[in-house]
Parts: sequence; C-alpha cells; structure tokens
Amino acid sequence: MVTLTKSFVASLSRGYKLPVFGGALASKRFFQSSMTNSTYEEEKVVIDKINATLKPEDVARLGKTRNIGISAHIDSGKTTFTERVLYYTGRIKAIHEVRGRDNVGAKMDSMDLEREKGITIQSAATYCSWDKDNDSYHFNLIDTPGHIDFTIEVERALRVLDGAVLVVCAVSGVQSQTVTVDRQMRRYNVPRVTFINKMDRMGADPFKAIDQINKKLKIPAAAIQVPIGAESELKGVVNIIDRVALYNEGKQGEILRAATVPEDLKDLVEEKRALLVETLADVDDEIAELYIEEKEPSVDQIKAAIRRATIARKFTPVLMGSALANTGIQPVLDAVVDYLPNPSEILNKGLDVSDPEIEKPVELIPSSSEPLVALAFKLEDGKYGQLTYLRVYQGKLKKGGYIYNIKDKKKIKVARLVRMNSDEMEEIDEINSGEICATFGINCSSGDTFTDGSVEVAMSSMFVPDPVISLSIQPSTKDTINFSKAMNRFQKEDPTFRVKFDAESKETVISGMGELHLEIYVERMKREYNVSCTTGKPQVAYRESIAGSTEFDYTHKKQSGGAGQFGRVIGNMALATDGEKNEFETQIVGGKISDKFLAACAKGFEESCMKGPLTGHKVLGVKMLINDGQTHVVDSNEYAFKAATIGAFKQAFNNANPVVLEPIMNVTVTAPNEFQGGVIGLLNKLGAMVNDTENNSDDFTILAECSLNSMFGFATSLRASTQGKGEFSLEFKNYSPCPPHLQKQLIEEYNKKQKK
Ligand SMILES: Nc1nc2c(ncn2[C@@H]2O[C@H](COP(=O)(O)OP(=O)(O)OP(=O)(O)O)[C@@H](O)[C@H]2O)c(=O)[nH]1
Repeated sequence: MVTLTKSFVASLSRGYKLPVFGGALASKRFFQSSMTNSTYEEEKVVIDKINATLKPEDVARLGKTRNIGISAHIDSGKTTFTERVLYYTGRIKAIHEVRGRDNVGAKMDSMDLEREKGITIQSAATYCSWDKDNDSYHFNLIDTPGHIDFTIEVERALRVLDGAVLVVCAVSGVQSQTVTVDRQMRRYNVPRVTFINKMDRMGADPFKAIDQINKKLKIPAAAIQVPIGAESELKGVVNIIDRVALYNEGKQGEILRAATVPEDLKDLVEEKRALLVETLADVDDEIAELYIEEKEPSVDQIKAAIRRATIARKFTPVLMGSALANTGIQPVLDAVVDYLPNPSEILNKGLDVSDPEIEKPVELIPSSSEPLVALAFKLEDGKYGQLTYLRVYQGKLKKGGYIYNIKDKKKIKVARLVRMNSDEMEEIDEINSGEICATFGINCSSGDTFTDGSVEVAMSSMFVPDPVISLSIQPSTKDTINFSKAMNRFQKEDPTFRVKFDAESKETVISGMGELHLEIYVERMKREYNVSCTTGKPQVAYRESIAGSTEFDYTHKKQSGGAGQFGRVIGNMALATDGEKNEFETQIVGGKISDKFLAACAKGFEESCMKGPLTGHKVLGVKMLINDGQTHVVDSNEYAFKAATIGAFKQAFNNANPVVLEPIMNVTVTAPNEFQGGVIGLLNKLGAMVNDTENNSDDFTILAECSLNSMFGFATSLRASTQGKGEFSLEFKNYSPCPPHLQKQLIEEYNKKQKK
C-alpha cells in the first residue's frame, strides 16, 4: 500500500479549508486579507483611527446604514420573516406567503422555481427604510438561501454584509445548518442578533433554543424579550430591558401597542433580565464592574453593553416571535439599529495588487471622498441584461461615471444605477461608501472588484475552488442554442459551476459543489430555458499526486526523414512545497537549453498537470525541476522540448509512487438520541472517521470525516435510519489518497476508456 508522508497530507489540507458547497469568495488569499484572526479590540484600534479621518457627513450617513443578512437553517422562516420586514418598512403593500394560496409567492423568492418549491435558491438584495427615535435608517437586506448546496450564496452575502439576523426555529432549535451558517458567520466576522421564530407552533421553547445557542454555537446568548402567551395564543413580547409589553395588533400585526408588563410575567421578566445582565457581565467589562459592586446597570448601560458585545462578536441578543403570525418583527428591526454595526464599525480590508508578486492587505476607508473600491458580489440575468450587485466599500459610484475592473483594467461606463427590491428596481444617481446597489450593462463575473482607476485594490483574489462533483449532461431536444445560453449564464453567475466539453466522450460535463447544486441547474434549464436534459451518474473530482520523488532523463527524438525533432530534459520530480499547487522550476547552466525552449518545457508541464497519467484527473502538489538537458543545433525546436517534458513528466510521475486523491468531507450529523446507534453504524459502514460526538438532552451531533465518494445517497440512508429526523451537512476538508482498491479500479476504467 502506498503511504504518504505526513507533511504531504498536511500540505494538502493546509491553508484554506473551503466549504465544498460554495466558497468561491473564500479563497486562500481572501482569507489572508479579510479574515483576520484578530480580536475586535485589535480591530477597533484601527477602526477608531480610520473613523477619526471621516467627514461629519460620512459619519452621519454611515450611522444610519445597516447591511444585514438573514441566515438560518432551511425552512426556519427567513423568507416569511423578510416578507414581514418588507411590509412593515413600507416596501410592499401586502404580505404573500411562501407556498401561499394566492399564487403570488413571497416577494424575495422571485424565481418561479423558488416560489413553487417554497425554498430560497438565490439571494436577493432589498433596500428598505426603518424609522426609529425620529431617525430614518436604511437597510440593505439580503435574504440568503438555507440549503447547504447553495452555501455559495450565503458566503457571498456574508462577505458583503456587516451584520446578520440568525433565525432559529423555536421548536427545532439549533439545527445542523444553523451550525454551518454560524461557522460561516464566524469566518467572516459577522456579528448577529438572533430571532427565535415560529413561537406560535406547538412545543415552542425559546429558552431551550437559547440554551442550545450557548452550548452548540458556543456564543454567549441571552433573551432580551419574553413571550406573551404561547402557541396559538401568542400575543406579543415583553422587552425585558425597558420592562415594556409589546402587542402586535391590526390586521397584519402592523400596530405595535406598548403596555405595562402583565402581572403573571413579572417574575419571569425579572429572572430573565437578571440572567441577561449576568451573561453580559461575562463579556463586557463595564457590566462586570457593576456586577461585582452589586450595582444594577441602567437601561442605557445595558443597551450600550449589548451593542458593544454584539459588535465585538462576543454575544448575541435573542429576540422572539412568529413571522407567520406577524408577531415580534418590528422589535427585531429596532434591534438591528440598536445592536448591529454600521459600515464604519467594521474593518474591511482589500489587497493592494499593484505588485502581483506581493499582495499587501490594505484597510478600506468608508469615506465617499476616497477612491472607489466596489465588489461585484452577485450577478443576475434580468430583463435588461446582466444585473450586477455591488457593495461599495470606499468612495462613490455615479451614474454616467467610469469604473475599472481590476482584473483586466477595462474602463466601463456606469449607465444605470439601481436599488433593488427583490425583482423590482428604483433608479438612483449615485451610491456612497458602505452601501449596496445594482447596475446594468457591466460585463463581469461574480467576485470582481471595481475601482476608479486611481488605486489597484482587489477585494478578493480571483481564485475559485475546483468543483468536486461532475455530471454529463445532454439536452433531450435539439435546442442547443438555449442550452448554451443557459450554460453561459449559470457559469457567470456562479463561479463554482463549470461546463466543459469532454472531447473523448463527446459529452458536455457540468461540475459543481454538490449533487443538489447541479440538480438545481438542470431544473432551472428546464424551467427558464425550456430545455429538458438527461444526465449521467455523478462523478467525484479526483486528483493525482505522487508519494515519492525521482530523477528523470528523457529524450524526445525523431530524426528519420523530413524535419527532425530533438529535445532532452534532465532533472527531478518531487512533492511541491505548497501542496495545493504544482511547481515548475529550471536551473540550467551554460545555456544547454535556451530560454525559448524552457518556456516550451513549462507549457509541457502545465499540460501534463491538467491530465494526470493514471486516470486523466488533474495533478496536485507536484514539483518538476529541469536542471540539465541537450539541444540539437538543427533539429531542436519548441515542440520537441514540450514533447520531451510531457514524456519526462509521465515517466517520472509513474516512478514516483503515484497516487489518486479523493475529496474528504467534514460531515456533521444531528438526529434524536434514539437513532445514535443506527447513525454511527451507518457512518462506520461508509468508512467515516468519527471525530467527536456531542450529546444533548434529546439529540446528538456527530462530527466525522468521510470521503465524498462514500457520501452519495447518504441523504436517503440517513432518512431511512432516522425516520426522516436526521440532518447532515458536508464541508470540503482536503484531498487524501483513496483506498488502493479504488485506485486500481479507477486506473482500470481509465485504461479501458483510452483503448476504446
Ligand atoms: N407556524 C409557523 N410557520 C412558519 C413561521 N414562519 C415561517 N413558517 C413556515 O415555515 C415554512 C418555511 O418558511 P420559509 O420562510 O420559506 O423558510 P426559509 O427559511 O426562507 O426557507 P428556505 O429559503 O428554503 O431556507 C413555510 O411553510 C412557512 O409558512 C412561523 O412563524 N410560524
């Protein structure tokens, strides 16, 4: 059996740990630039310095802006919640339910497919205003999808947002996807307030859910409300900080009536208020001091401490209600204003790419007078062409002005600027730093950065992770025009979705980040482009590498008749220092191979890495060094040296203990306790390695590692062994050598295909 050195395996998994279901923006370089491990206190020193340079008009404007995401486990009610937010902020005139009988569907689920299935597939950005204490606040609200396979949308949204509302179901509590979303929020340093939804359902228990947030998400959380009534008798909530009861009245809960706390809730209010102060004392120095001195903090001190601790990502205040029953939504909007940061309270960094060799992180200044830096975080194909969503981090974007795409330095005119309300739009003339808008007519990809041309700053590197799964696809009809149109559009919208034509099998192959990810595109093709397709079996994206090192001496020679060919390359092949990359190096002395021919050698190496000798999959983590060789005065040419390198690569690769690598996933499974034995049995059968098990009073969570290959059909078997109550999520961990029998089988299959 082939064994890999520890350092090699470590090098493959080192660096970035991309969520396999998404994460295009989560590139390694992006992590270095934006994902700091610094504490908020360290960031705050820089933020304060930056803010001291801002003009009063910027400070005032930013203070009234909130860029907020809404994230949760699937079906927790995000879309229903957002619909209420749009209604109460006056953006829409009526509330339509998700899967509602009125056939209109919720506003934010504007794609037909979303309306029909009642799930959110694409995120949609919406602008709305909320009045509080005689001030008007502007929210840019992003509804994010809940399903694991659309995590790319969640990740993109979190990247451009300054805070989030985490929606948790009052009955189910913290679910597997809540844990995933929480992990993403940590990764992007997003502060959050929590809303416990579905308080009208039987068995709703907000305090149990809060306990789970503390334990499972490991973030101190405390209620700032208690419910008035329960289940179908839910009437409103008590704000326990101000000790005020809030009743939702009117046809759609639009009237919020304040009243004294009901007598029967007074004890509960005091108990939960004391718990809130105690929790804050653990995370905030000012409250801690008062707590030690046994002094009661004032309402303002409590609110200020919640704001500080929430923005510092040390605490999450918990609100509760029912979106469907129109209860408790307005206080969440107040909490967004009170406790979530404005754009000047978050440290955003870009990369100075003026020198491509050294990308230096630079802090962005949310001032409208600074040079423009904006990130295209989402594309949509709308009625008027490509709609590009932008977050302006610095500077100002004007209608009629010019911007430059940092990727290709192309100058582009901004013909139209709009603010979006799901699929409707409002024309605007300019957009300032810290805001989100959309524009038409810009030909770009998701993740591109735009500037005014005076700075060379990128918000994230252009690196996009390779997909891990692929499917062959064929249109059932002859409508190839629409088929290609759809493919092009999907690829632009989603960098993790790729399309390629396999010349050998004469098939179009689509690749992506999960089974459902691809299934949705197949479905969208049918619905939006009227093209039905047949698909092949899902295939895992394997990689090839070596486990040893070797020397090579290879001559490519054709010197009989006609123009001759001669090229000889000598050197060695070993593991690359960076396991995520391949490296090519030359150390030729005495001009034995000219620079021109060495460039041809580099091309030969690149070509070889695209198609490994064992199974035709890409090569990963291999270094090739050419340090000697021979040239023929007449017969040597670029072609001959390229061919010599390809030959040498193949020979050396086969001599250096070649291995096939497969994607290993982090698997999180949650199910009620009675199914624990069955789930462990199931994971064992798949060859998964269980790393941790966490038991709660009624459910358990298992963290395991398993090859993606073994995970096909897991959804079905988990459902069967947990009576449909188990849930799981997957995240890419690293590439690791596949079992020898699988390697053998893959090589045999490949060889058979080659012979055909
Ligand atoms: N009883 C009750 N049902 C709710 C509540 N909020 C939402 N629902 C229902 O829960 C289901 C899911 O709601 P959605 O708003 O689509 O949930 P979502 O989180 O946006 O779902 P995805 O976008 O698919 O992740 C729908 O049938 C809603 O009617 C609530 O407060 N109480």
